[in-house]
Amino acid sequence: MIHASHLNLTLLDGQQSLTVLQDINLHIEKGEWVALTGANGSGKSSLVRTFNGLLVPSGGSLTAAGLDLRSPENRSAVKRSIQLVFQSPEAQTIGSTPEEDVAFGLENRGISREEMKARTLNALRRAGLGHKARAPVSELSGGERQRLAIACCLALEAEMIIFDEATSMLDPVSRKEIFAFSRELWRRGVTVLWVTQRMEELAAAERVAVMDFGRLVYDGDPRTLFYDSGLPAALRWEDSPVIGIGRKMRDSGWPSDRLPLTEQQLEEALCRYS
Ligand SMILES: Nc1ncnc2c1ncn2[C@@H]1O[C@H](COP(=O)(O)OP(=O)(O)OP(=O)(O)O)[C@@H](O)[C@H]1O
Repeated sequence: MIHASHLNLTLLDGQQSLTVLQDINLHIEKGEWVALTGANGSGKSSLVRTFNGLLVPSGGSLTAAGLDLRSPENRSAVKRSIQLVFQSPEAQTIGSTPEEDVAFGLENRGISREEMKARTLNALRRAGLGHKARAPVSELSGGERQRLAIACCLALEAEMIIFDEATSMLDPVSRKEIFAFSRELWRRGVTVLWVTQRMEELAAAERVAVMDFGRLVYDGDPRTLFYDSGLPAALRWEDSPVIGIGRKMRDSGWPSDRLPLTEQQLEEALCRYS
């Protein structure tokens, strides 16, 4: 789905050019669910924006959905099949109702009025917003607005959805709902790239990629990242109490493939032990 080799990105910051991405090698296959993390300013958003053609790489090669993103025509095509859901729910709505907003994305796509309407309502229903199709967007909650952004992706039949810290402005309940929805979409065949700083979301990922100062410094499973890579200490991540307890468990012989990453996993491990 995404194949980045020796990818570089340089942007202009006033008069100066700034190297934002350096020598990135990352391959995401169709059907994967991958988490991307890293400190503020490490280059996560810039990287995902290159993946859907919003930013143009300065060097290296990048293909997305089988298309070479060095060509401008390909970048427009990729913007349809690889969709981004951004952090701010307010920043991504155009229409005054959810129905209008989803339909707007389908305009100029050579789709008949009837099909547009059917696809819009179907996407809103799948995103749990069928009952709010004609409600004013201004009255939607943050979580509902993110669902609306996802409905837009579904209506466009996106092959891949990139969630760029899409739950960071939501309350815990909405955050869990949107996260669970991304997992459901993945089970139904959508490739997902989930940008996050949250431990419980990294723990749930099959694969985690870590950015630091524009470089990809880790690509692997979350347990190895937190227990064996030494990276969290090198990157000065705050140590989670669960990992601290997990290290003691390991020292006393706990199987390394069952070391806890989250409070829930720790609780389960302790219940089994007692
Ligand atoms: N349009 C731009 N022009 C110039 N510099 C930029 C631009 N966009 C991002 N940068 C710079 O590129 C670097 C990486 O920023 P980016 O937003 O990709 O990081 P991030 O990891 O997503 O950060 P955050 O978690 O805060 O969103 C930063 O130093 C940022 O200031």
